[in-house]
Amino acid sequence: SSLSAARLEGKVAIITGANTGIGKETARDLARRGARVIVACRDIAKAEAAASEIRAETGNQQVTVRKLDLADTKSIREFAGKFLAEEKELHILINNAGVMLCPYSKTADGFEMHLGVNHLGHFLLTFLLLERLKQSAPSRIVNVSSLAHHAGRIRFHDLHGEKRYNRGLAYCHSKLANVLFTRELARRLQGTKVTANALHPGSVQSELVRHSFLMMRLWKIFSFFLKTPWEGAQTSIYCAVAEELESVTGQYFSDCQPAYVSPWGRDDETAKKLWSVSCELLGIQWD
Ligand SMILES: NC(=O)c1ccc[n+]([C@@H]2O[C@H](COP(=O)([O-])OP(=O)(O)OC[C@H]3O[C@@H](n4cnc5c(N)ncnc54)[C@H](O)[C@@H]3O)[C@@H](O)[C@H]2O)c1
Repeated sequence: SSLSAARLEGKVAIITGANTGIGKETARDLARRGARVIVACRDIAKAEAAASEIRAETGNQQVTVRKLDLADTKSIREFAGKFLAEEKELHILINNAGVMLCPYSKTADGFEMHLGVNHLGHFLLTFLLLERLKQSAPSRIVNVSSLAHHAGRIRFHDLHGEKRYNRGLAYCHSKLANVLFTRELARRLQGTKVTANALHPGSVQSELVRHSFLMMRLWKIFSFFLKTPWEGAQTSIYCAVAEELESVTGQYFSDCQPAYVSPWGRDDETAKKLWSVSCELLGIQWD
């Protein structure tokens, strides 16, 4: 297929949370295709180990690690500032990092952890890098969401779960936010050569469920039925690389095919409101 042949020499890609799981396999694939890959991670030591493994295996020396903690807007700004100073171009941004089932906690800026890392952190990162994506167009933004978005709602009256908190639902809400962000972003990028798509990677063996003893057990027992991280990375790779998606935007994929989005994920009014509320929370003006 066109995907297996596609090469990325001269292309620059950022992948968040690429030291483990789906992100690491995505980084490995893009490196194999010749891209310059920035592994954007919280844990530098783990990320260096992953990057050196990928460099050794693919022979691509252009795989570098940069510190990024999505639970801290200061770290996000520092990451973006350094990147923009060092790199002239950015062709692929894969917003992959994520947390799930966290006990109630807040980011450095006081955002509920799932919303803060999975949505607001990536929202700010994308905002800071968008000019460079436009200058390097054609370019792509890929947001790793989840089937779990179907159970999500945007609870504007209690965004940070202060009145009611359920860690499973908090994850679902943040993944719905990924879908709505993608939708509104794609709408705003109409007429540019920057696309934005979201996806569900499948149910994948990984440590995403690390905060729940029960889920860790279930994931182990049913691991035979789960995708391997490599299989789980295929839809991210498809969205980032496939030639036939060059001008496809605002879509949601699963198993490398368009997939069903929940009614809440197709609501333009909610998407717009989430956009302005996110800007307010982050203290940015993005219009
Ligand atoms: N595994 C699944 O079954 C599944 C299903 C649907 C969606 N997803 C999504 O796929 C994506 C990748 O998950 P995975 O399964 O590879 O899990 P994983 O836990 O292996 O990877 C998540 C990555 O995000 C990073 N991360 C977490 N908090 C961060 C922070 N504050 N700053 C920077 N990085 C941070 C982690 O360090 C890790 O590298 C997530 O967005 C997840 O929601 C996974």
